[in-house]
Amino acid sequence: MAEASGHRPLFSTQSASGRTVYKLFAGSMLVSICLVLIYRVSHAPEAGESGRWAWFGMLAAELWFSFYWIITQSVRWNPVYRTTFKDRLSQLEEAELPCVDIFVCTADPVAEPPAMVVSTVLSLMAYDYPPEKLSVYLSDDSGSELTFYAICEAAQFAKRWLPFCRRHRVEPRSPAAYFSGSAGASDDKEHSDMKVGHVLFGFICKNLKFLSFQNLFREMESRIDAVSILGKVPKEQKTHKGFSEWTSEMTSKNHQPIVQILIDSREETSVDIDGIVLPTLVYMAREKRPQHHHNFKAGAMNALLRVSSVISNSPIILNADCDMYSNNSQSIRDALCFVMDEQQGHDVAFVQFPQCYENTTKNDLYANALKVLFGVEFSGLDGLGGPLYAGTGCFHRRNALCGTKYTTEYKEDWKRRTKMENRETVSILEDRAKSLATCIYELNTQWGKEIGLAYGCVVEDVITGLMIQCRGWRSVYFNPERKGFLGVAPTTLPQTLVQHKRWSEGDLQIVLSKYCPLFYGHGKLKLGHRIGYCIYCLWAPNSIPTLFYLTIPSLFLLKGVSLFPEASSPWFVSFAYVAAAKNAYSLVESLISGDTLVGWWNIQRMWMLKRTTSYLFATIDNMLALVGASKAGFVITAKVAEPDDSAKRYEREVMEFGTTASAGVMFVIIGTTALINLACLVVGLQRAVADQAFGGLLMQNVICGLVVALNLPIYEAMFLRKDEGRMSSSTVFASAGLTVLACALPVL
Ligand SMILES: O=c1ccn([C@@H]2O[C@H](COP(=O)(O)OP(=O)(O)O[C@H]3O[C@H](CO)[C@@H](O)[C@H](O)[C@H]3O)[C@@H](O)[C@H]2O)c(=O)[nH]1
Ligand SMILES: [Mn+2]
Repeated sequence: MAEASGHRPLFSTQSASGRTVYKLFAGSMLVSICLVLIYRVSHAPEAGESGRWAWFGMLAAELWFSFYWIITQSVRWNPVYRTTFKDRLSQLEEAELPCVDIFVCTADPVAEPPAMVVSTVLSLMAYDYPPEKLSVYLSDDSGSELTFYAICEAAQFAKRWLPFCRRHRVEPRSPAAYFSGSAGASDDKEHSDMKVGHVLFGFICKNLKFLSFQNLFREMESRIDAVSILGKVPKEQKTHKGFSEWTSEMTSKNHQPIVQILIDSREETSVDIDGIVLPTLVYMAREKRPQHHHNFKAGAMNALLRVSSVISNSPIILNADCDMYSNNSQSIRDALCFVMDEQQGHDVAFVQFPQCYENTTKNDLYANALKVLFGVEFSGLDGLGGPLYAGTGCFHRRNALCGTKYTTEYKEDWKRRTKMENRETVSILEDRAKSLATCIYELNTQWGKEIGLAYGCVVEDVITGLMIQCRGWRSVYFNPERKGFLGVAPTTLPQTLVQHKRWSEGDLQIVLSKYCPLFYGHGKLKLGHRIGYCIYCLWAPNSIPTLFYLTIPSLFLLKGVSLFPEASSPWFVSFAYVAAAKNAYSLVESLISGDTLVGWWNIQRMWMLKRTTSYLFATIDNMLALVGASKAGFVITAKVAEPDDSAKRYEREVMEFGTTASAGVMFVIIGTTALINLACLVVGLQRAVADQAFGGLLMQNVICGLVVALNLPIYEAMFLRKDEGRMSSSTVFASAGLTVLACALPVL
């Protein structure tokens, strides 16, 4: 229809197939869930009978799980998938394409090695997009001269890297990723139609070029690493005037604002070795003072928004974390297809790409890949009004991010900002930008409230996305075959647990604040959309019913008290159906999304571990925060594998517990639940064999058995392993002590 009217859409939307079958399945689940609840209510033990309080506890847990299952249906009702038509975009004059600003955040040169940051920055500078329209901004929250040194190196290397990428159509355009292993595989199809001899000649030439280029890159990398190891930049390497900003008194938490324009694409000398203009490149370290709270990444992003507004002020902003490089040189064009579509693009505030990781293991040991979340759930949210803003791999409309409300009259004037129009000198621009990156600039303003990213929440991304959508905008989820961005996932158990604590804590914080999606979004977002948000916002409270379900049925098995219907009772069928169908469906969904069978099993284990530790602590911290006794902080995830053999164990998919103090209590909980179930299973099975009867306690035996099976790597880490990554003996003792206590509790 649109095409008939002369409008050629830049993207299309398809609904998922098989929804009727799914809805029938969900209906059958709902009926069984109701039967389970009816059974619980109608068969409760009488006052004075054993197991009465546990029975009501089970009822409460099952009510919660039922409620939670229902909210997860919102995103499964009508997922949509998007396709872009970039060729139609290219039919526009190149001159008509808008400028794009790219924001990269880094915060710690130890957890986030400058060499990694440099490869990310280079991958973003090398987008297949007119370079004079690109400006890359690096925010360095550590204010470290090591990072500044690295970015100076990047500015030099870009002069060769960008032409190399163009000539050989390199993918991915992160040099580190390109030169590691799979490199060279996907580039350079230009020789394909030449004669064999030519091909061979071309091949040899290309590989020589490849090798010499690789050396060039490795040399740069080792210079950066050497400086990082040294911890300071040697005098003779401080060739850039910007180094004068660093004095001996400066620390990462106490310094003046620094803005350095390393490449100014307006200047004639800012060209690569082919004479083609380079993208603008800016380093920023906003002012930090101990007496001013810096608001973590949200603060950095807001400073970037202001600093960039005086330099390039592009209407489109790409936000990437320093640990996520661009894996697809076409992503800018993809994103523009959504916002520039003449009929459906006006109200699109942001285009979110999935977070994918290059370092997850084959069976995704720590369940970091979140393939179902990005393969199914985000598409479901897209069908409801748009995915969450996930912090990285996201293209924003500047106006929407800066607080503009969407109205039907809103229309972006793309022609207005198609080139950098600024005529000021670099030093004037830098001075002006610095004055916008001070601590006091935001005092008594709407920054962090209505303008820019929101403050006060450790998942600044989710809450900001919600606020944008509540201002009338929509978002779009785009998940192309060739992933737009690839990042670094945590590689040890404590890191994963700490990351998920931050996420679930922040998400729960949103529900408990005035921004609770259900109420705050009322009248602005569809009901399904608001419920969809709650899936993540209510991750944390799952902890308590899960802990209950993991321990109480097993402990009652130990005492020989049944909490489920007899195997011969018709009620048993509804319990069995809910459990089996839920897991079978989750397995299918996981496999379709690209997980392996073992991967699915690992995901189940990680759900269990996250729920009993990260989510529990997130819940407790939120409760403490409500009474004013705690404040959430942002613990940065380390992007470097710990030394020794930890990396090797990760490759072999052996879980890493190690001696991290921060996760000590978490491990005691993990150890205790594992041991309780082991003890209860042994006794339960013994009794069943002795009595020659499974019926009454079958369900409890099965639950206990499955928990033990999920925990096999935990027992190994407690008792069998000798390596550094095993559970420490103090944790094992503490868990064993608590297990004995739990099993001996007289109240049961
Ligand atoms: O004070 C800070 C803390 C962090 N960061 C940056 O924030 C990004 C994300 O930090 P990371 O430790 O990698 O956390 P992740 O859990 O991997 O990040 C996810 O979750 C965060 C919210 O918890 C979002 O901000 C991120 O965009 C999202 O990728 C990194 O680039 C950091 O450099 C800052 O700039 N300043
Ligand atoms: Mn990260």
